[in-house]
Amino acid sequence: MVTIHTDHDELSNEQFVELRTKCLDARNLSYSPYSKFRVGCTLITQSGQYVSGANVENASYGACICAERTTITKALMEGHRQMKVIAISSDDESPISPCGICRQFIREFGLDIPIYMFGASGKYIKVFLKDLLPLSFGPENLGKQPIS
Ligand SMILES: O=c1ccn([C@H]2C[C@H](O)[C@@H](CO)O2)c(=O)[nH]1
Ligand SMILES: [Zn+2]
Repeated sequence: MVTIHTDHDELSNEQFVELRTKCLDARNLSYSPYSKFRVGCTLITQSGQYVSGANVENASYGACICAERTTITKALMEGHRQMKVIAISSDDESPISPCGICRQFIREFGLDIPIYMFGASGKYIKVFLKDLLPLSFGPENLGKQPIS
C-alpha cells in the first residue's frame, strides 16, 4: 500500500502556501485543447527557487508532454539540478497522481522526493516517489548518483 502523508514537514508554512498558490496558478499555462484537462506543476529547487509548468498537448496525441516533465525540463535548462519537492494540480477536486513516465522522470532526482498532489480547492496529499515507483530502475543501476 502507498503511504499517504498529510503533513508538509520539509517546508515552512510560507513555502507550503507559496507552493500551493503557484501550483494551482500553473494550470493557466496549460495548452490542452484536446483533453481540456489542465495540469499545473511547481517544483522547489534545493536552492529554494520555484519553477512552474503545465501539460503541453499536440495534434499528434502521442507527442503530448505532461506538466511534470515540462516543469522538470524547464528547471534543468535553467541550471537547477536538485529538487526538494514537486507538486501537481488539476481542475479536479480529487488530487491526481503522476503518470508512469513522469514517476520515472522524477526518479532521476532520488527516491525520497516528496510529491504533493493538490485538488482544485487546495486540499492535498503527499507521497514519496519510492512509494509510487517501488523497485525502480535509476541512475545507481548505471553506476551514477541521482542528478546533482
Ligand atoms: O499527472 C498527469 C496526468 C495527466 N497529465 C496530462 C497529460 C494530458 O495532457 C492530459 C490528459 O491525460 O493530462 C499531466 O500533465 N500530468
Ligand atoms: Zn506524466
